Amino acid sequence: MQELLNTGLDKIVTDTPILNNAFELSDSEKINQIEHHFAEIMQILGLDLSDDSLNGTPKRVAKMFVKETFSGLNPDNKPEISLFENKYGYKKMLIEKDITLYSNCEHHFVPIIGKVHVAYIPDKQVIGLSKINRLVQYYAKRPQVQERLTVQISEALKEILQHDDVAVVIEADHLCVASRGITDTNSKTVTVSYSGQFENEAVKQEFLSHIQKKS
Ligand SMILES: Nc1nc2c(ncn2[C@@H]2O[C@H](COP(=O)(O)OP(=O)(O)OP(=O)(O)O)[C@@H](O)[C@H]2O)c(=O)[nH]1
Ligand SMILES: [Zn+2]
Repeated sequence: MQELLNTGLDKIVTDTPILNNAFELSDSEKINQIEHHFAEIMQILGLDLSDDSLNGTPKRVAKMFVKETFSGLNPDNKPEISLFENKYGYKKMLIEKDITLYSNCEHHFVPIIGKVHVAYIPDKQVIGLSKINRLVQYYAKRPQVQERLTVQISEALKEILQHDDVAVVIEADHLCVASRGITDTNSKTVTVSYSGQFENEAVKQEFLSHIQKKS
């Protein structure tokens, strides 16, 4: 966070911008409304909704948006996190690497596909491993920019662990860059967040050497 706080920006915004009234609709109301509007988009594109292959698409897309692709917009879907006492006295870094990332770019609503590497140095508690993957998935299942996703994962872990010794690296392909627009299929986007002990060069390098190793 420190690098960001020193940028001179007046306000750091790490939360996804969500309207206050977003929670007035139930999931099924959202699905019904999106179905209606997506059918209109398809009709404007000239698609024949009476075709048996296209007929169910508006409902299918609406369900997918609400229950899958953008499920992380609903705070009810935030994962429960299991913490365990660090009885083992393990005080070295723990790295959960190559976490599968499927997100969507908030500018074009097309996929961001990549890997997330997360590390922390346990203090009094350790976190259930799968909960790190679940946390990544929760924030990924929103319209995103990679910078915000990186900060959100880091901030959430720091809050859960009650300390700052957390690192997050994301390497991803943005299909808005690869499949349209500039159509560059080679470039990757890498974002990093190093906090607490990970700001120390030796600790950072140890973490980087682990995530660079092919497993
Ligand atoms: N910083 C940032 N930019 C992103 C991310 N995902 C997509 N973008 C960029 O968002 C920008 C949107 O720019 P615009 O000029 O409004 O959109 P556009 O006309 O579709 O731009 P092109 O993609 O260049 O065709 C593009 O440069 C995208 O590459 C992200 O995670 N972070
Ligand atoms: Zn995009």
